[in-house]
Amino acid sequence: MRPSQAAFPATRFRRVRQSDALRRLVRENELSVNDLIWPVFVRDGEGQEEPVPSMPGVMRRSVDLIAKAATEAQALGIPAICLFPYTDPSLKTEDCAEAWNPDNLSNRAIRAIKQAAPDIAVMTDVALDPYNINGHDGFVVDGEIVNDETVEALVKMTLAQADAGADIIGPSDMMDGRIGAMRAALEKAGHSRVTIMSYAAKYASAFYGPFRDAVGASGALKGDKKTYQMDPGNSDEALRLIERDLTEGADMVMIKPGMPYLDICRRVKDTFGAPTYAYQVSGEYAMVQAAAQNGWIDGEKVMLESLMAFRRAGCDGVLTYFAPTVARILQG
Ligand SMILES: NCC(=O)CCC(=O)O
Repeated sequence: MRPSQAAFPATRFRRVRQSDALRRLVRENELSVNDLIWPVFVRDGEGQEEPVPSMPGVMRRSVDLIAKAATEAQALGIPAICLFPYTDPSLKTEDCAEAWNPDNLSNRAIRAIKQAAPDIAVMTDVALDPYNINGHDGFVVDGEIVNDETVEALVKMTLAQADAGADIIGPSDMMDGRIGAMRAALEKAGHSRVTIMSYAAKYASAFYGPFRDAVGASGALKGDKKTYQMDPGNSDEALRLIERDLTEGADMVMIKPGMPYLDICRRVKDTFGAPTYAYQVSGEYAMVQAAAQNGWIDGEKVMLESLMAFRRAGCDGVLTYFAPTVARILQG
């Protein structure tokens, strides 16, 4: 597109900005409740709700209260909720067997949500880090994060989640070949309706810090995730990964983190036109909340502006811890 316009004063850009009515009329992008996916943290127990200190306003909730939160999210019109477990350290092992336990925290939460709020889509996380004694997304053998053995475990985890009723499988592990393996296993097991939102372009980012506190993984992680997550300097590689995951059977693709990687979102949407999502991660959320708490920014306005940026960059939706707050504002 090459916009053309007459010279000043025939063209005055301020004409269409002069009133709220005209501004609304020429607005190119809208933020709607339909664009929101709400990531939530699950803990054990009953009637338990505890704040995550590095993410003001975010809670870890027991399964019963997650089901209640999902019911509220459904009433607000939020289309999807995404589960992350805070796993008891005693359940973290080298073989990560808790990851595919049909009765693990996540799988119990899926079932509870499907019963309490059947119309909200339930998204899961597929990676071994919540269950791994060394905090990595894959098995560690002699200091190396091994790929193919990890993919086999991720497939077992995926099937357990699908059996529990998950609507959207969210592989966040960044192993090679996992989307094809998961898709084939889902088809074979009769789960052909289960969708996959691939964390296709996930960067090795410092913006995940508060999340690791929230799921209790900060202390566990030995080393870093640079051998499987992407180098922040790369952009073409993101397109290759997205294409790979789409051709292996991903229904939707995700870029993560969000705001520092809006250029990637735009390239991905323009290149593939596939359903594209960004994850506004914990560090992005924490920065907004911290500055707002200090009175340095207007938190609500910055939140809405940051979410509009994802729409402008071509995203069809965004995973955001702000989801219920935004939904309430959008509902007016
Ligand atoms: N798989 C989820 C993450 O790795 C982190 C998300 C966040 O920082 O919010």
